[in-house]
Amino acid sequence: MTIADRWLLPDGMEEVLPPQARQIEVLRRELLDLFHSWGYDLVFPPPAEYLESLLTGSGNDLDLQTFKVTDRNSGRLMGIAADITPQVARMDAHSMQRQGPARFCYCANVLRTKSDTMLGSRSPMQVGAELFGHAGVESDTEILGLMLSALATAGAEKIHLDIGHVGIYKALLQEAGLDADQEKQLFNAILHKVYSEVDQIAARYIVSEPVRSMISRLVRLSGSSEILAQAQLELADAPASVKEALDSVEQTAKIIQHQYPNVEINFDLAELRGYNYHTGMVFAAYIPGYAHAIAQGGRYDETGKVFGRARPATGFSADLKILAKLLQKTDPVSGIFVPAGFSTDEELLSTIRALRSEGTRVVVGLPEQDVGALEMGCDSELVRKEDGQWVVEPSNRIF
Ligand SMILES: N[C@@H](Cc1c[nH]c[nH+]1)C(=O)O
Repeated sequence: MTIADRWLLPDGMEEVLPPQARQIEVLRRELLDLFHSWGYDLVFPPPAEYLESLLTGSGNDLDLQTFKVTDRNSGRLMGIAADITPQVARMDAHSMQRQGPARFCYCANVLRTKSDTMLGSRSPMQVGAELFGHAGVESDTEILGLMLSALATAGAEKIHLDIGHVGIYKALLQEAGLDADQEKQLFNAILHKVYSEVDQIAARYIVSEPVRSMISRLVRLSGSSEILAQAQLELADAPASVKEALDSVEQTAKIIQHQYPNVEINFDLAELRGYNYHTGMVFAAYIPGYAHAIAQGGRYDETGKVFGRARPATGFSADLKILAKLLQKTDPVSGIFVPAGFSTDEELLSTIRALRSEGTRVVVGLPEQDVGALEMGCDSELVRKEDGQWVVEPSNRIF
């Protein structure tokens, strides 16, 4: 093994150095405080769990994304959390069992076997919020509003919001009469938005002409608000739940547009992204200059069922590291440097205490160190005057 090999980190498992680590931490505090102010209680999910509890109700995508290890204590297979949302659903259904609405937020490291994006991380720091116990426009708009406020807190100025509804596709699929394999082929073609392939698969396997043509139309229903009216017409023969879904998307979008007039909203009714647990409205936020969603979420009403309590649920998550990288302005770290050798000077010690208690960073030099204030990231230093007083002066000396 060469020295270079020893330093090599696995792809997508990155370390975070100063000053980025501090930026991430500052943003973490701001976001958790924001969630707290909206009534969301902080939870810490375990980093690993038995595989069954981690993956129940979540679908194949999450299974593939999960690192698996054998627990030497029990001999059972454990998974390292790849997504916090199902863990919080378990907490709500099993551990908390609150009556009425329950709101939780979190920030935790997750690991993924594969990154979602080409050069992306496999160790995101997932931050998010989940709202349980209510199904409808009010909870959808609350979560969307919280996501947009979180992005604004992180410094996003121009946000583009994509809204979809997986319930529409699911309702049409029920009418389509496909077997599991055909369903998978269709799902993949829609997920990757290869329209011609969707048409071919529909023509090959779906007997009912109206269902076939509605599926072909559905994948093309993306754009600004006028596509909702178009969808109402083109999907008029679909089950009643499709009309309800379209109505709820329209209402939610109206409220959000009213509350956040600067957000640009688009609709994509064939958006199936996610970990298969979503059941209703889904959404993703984008900012200019970055091709991937910076936050995403949606409704997942069935997840709690396997833990003994089906509860309506909606939520969103984001990768804190990406938010900090793309949005946070770099705040140069500054501080006050104190020369070495005065550790018994009472006057100095109380000055340092006072400065630190108001949040100022004070770095005390160590004997014989050959770098000075500027190299220690301090733009000023404490200087002892003849009368024994310590005063803060700009630092311009490099030792
Ligand atoms: N956990 C989902 C987003 C989400 C949160 N709650 C509901 N959905 C994701 O990372 O894509």
